[in-house]
Amino acid sequence: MLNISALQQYYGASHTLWDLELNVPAGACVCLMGRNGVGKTTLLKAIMGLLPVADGSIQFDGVELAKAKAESRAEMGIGYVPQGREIFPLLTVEENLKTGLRAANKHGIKKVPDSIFEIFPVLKQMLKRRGGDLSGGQQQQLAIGRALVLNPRLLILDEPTEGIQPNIVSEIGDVIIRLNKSRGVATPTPKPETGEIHQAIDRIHKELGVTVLLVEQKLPFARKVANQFCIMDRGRHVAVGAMNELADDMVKRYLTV
Ligand SMILES: Nc1ncnc2c1ncn2[C@@H]1O[C@H](COP(=O)(O)OP(=O)(O)OP(=O)(O)O)[C@@H](O)[C@H]1O
Repeated sequence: MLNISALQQYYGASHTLWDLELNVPAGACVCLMGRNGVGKTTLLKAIMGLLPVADGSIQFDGVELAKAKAESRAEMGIGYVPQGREIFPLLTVEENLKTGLRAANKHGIKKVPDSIFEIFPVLKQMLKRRGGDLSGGQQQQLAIGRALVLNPRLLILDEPTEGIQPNIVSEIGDVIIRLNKSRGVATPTPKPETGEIHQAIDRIHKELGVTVLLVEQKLPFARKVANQFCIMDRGRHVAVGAMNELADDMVKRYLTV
């Protein structure tokens, strides 16, 4: 489905992507892995046409994208959720979702598909709420929901749970649980928002049949949801394979901080 070969990218004089190869077969969920600063976001932006590439090929279903306009991706069925959930904070949830309809219109999609609300019920409950008033996790659900509006065949996600802090929630939760326990009161454990997002991505891949390319640093989730991995190091792909072949020595060498 997506085939990248010999890709070279520069930020000014700084050579960032070197001879990069990546294949995402239809139906797969591929996890792009690597330490901070190795070029994962740069690669996703290059795929989306948000950064110029110096050389190489990015083919989607055999069509060359490397020099095509950024808008062509949505029309071809590629959805993208950038790092940092770029939703419109002053627009309502409904209005945010409808911004995704512009590209979808060309495919005859006139209304937000119900499948989005099945995956993210909270968006239905909060249709009239302003995007900026949602929690971090809910904003991420909105960002993914908006990308799904155009019924993409390939969904690209850049660190979907980054900055959504289950730790803070659960740390506060832990204190409350311990306090309550000491008083003999049971407390329901707060549900981490990251878990909901991980679950939703798994459903999008498995139930909606969307091919997924994602950057994910959380190894347990990457192992669970993805069936293939591509590890990058200093702008190059250094290891690819089936997720069940991701060995501990690779994790130690390329992923452990
Ligand atoms: N706009 C830019 N101009 C110049 N250099 C940049 C720019 N954006 C990123 N870089 C550099 O390019 C390299 C790759 O960055 P990139 O953000 O793609 O890495 P990453 O693997 O996605 O890291 P992270 O996990 O921290 O997001 C880094 O050395 C970074 O400093």
